[in-house]
Amino acid sequence: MQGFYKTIFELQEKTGARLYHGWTMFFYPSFGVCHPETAKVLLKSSEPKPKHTMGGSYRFLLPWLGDGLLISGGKKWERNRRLLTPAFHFDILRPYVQIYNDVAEVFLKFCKSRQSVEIDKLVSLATLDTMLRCSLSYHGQVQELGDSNPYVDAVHRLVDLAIKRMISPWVHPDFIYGLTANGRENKRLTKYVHNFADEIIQSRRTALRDDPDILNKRRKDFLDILITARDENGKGLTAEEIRAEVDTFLFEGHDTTASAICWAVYSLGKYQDLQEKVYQELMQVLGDRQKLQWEDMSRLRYMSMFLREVMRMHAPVPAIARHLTKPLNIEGVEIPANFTVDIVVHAVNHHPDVWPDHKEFKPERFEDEAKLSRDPYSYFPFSAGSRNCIGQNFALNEQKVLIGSLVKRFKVSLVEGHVYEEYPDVVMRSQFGIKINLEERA
Ligand code: HEM
Repeated sequence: MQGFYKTIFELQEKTGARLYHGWTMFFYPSFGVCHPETAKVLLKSSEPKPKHTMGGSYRFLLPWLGDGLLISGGKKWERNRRLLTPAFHFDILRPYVQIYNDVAEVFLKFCKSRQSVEIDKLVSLATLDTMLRCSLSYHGQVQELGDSNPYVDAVHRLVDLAIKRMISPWVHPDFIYGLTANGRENKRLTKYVHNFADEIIQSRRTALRDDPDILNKRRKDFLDILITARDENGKGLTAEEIRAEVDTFLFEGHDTTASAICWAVYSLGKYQDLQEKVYQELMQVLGDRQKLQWEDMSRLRYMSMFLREVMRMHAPVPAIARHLTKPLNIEGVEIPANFTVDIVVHAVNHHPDVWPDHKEFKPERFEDEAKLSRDPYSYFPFSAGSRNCIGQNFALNEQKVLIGSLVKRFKVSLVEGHVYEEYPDVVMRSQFGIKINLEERA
């Protein structure tokens, strides 16, 4: 995959390419867009995700995630998006800041001064812990036990198995995959995580039925909202739909945010002067307080710019895709129906037409004035249009609290001699891990 992005970057530099023709997994012909003008055509269209096509990678997530918001389409997606939108209202997100702080407190226990730490796994556990606490109010010592917690292990394995299958075209046909050891493991783990969620959902339904007033007495989590949501006909989500949404949040909300945080920590280490700016602003916003609060989120203006630039340099979701149900003309090229078109977020973020010095890390690109003069489709780490990320404010706040907690306590630096290399798959990972040195601040 690194080779794929390198080729596109070179093509963009040399020819200003906005659209290219390629092969998904070497087997399936595909097109890709890598410029705001071409990406916009697809992002504004209502073309669905390629969930049933042979090369469409979303298909491999279906057994686990079901027809949740990420994968579903048409009327079902429209209705469920409407039902789920209140789950991301500011009133619901506000108390989550306390949860992000609780998670960060546990995270910091694993960060020791004067030692080099490989943070990828720690951050991934922290973001999974956050998602489990916020969606199911599940407190299973996720960070302390790591993969010794069977549910955490199952979620991590399912992600690994889906990625392995995406890059192994010979196991794309379902009947072949079902015969392999990975296929059987996938089936067993999917059943396990479904049962796990079903039990929690069932017992919560009972609790809400027995005492509907319970929601006025405690903080609402995503599950409360999913169970109590009703459409205009008074109809709610089925048990299977609720499970699909919970699993979708866990999948879509944990590795993505972990990727953004890991590359943010790397950037703090690499650009010491900018780390100092992040720290100074943080201390000013905190004043005498130890922990960030909801009201602080919008005050951390420099940190917001810093995090946005991190997501431009290292797109947490490097590419997404759409399936054409009818022919589409992009830049004079008629792409036939039934083709998959990749929207290469990482390449748009580095297109020289929009970002002339794209290899340079400059948070000030996201200062209000600069932002306003740019095409809104030139930067969309959370996608854009109607299928944009429903969890983007959640993710940005979570990043701020975890990064803020780390920077408040430690000075971060990179480890000399360690190779920091992007490894793009479903999310932007690092090939050799993000290793950092930590030094307790006086
Ligand atoms: C830095 C963190 C995140 C990034 C970069 C990110 C990015 C994205 C992107 C690019 C999409 C579009 C996917 C596509 O078109 O195939 C998306 C969709 C989605 N994201 Fe996120 N995401 C993040 C965090 C989260 C979180 C924390 C949640 C849940 C709490 C979440 C839930 C979703 C859902 C449910 C969708 C599908 C929305 C729809 O189609 O209606 N994401 N995200």
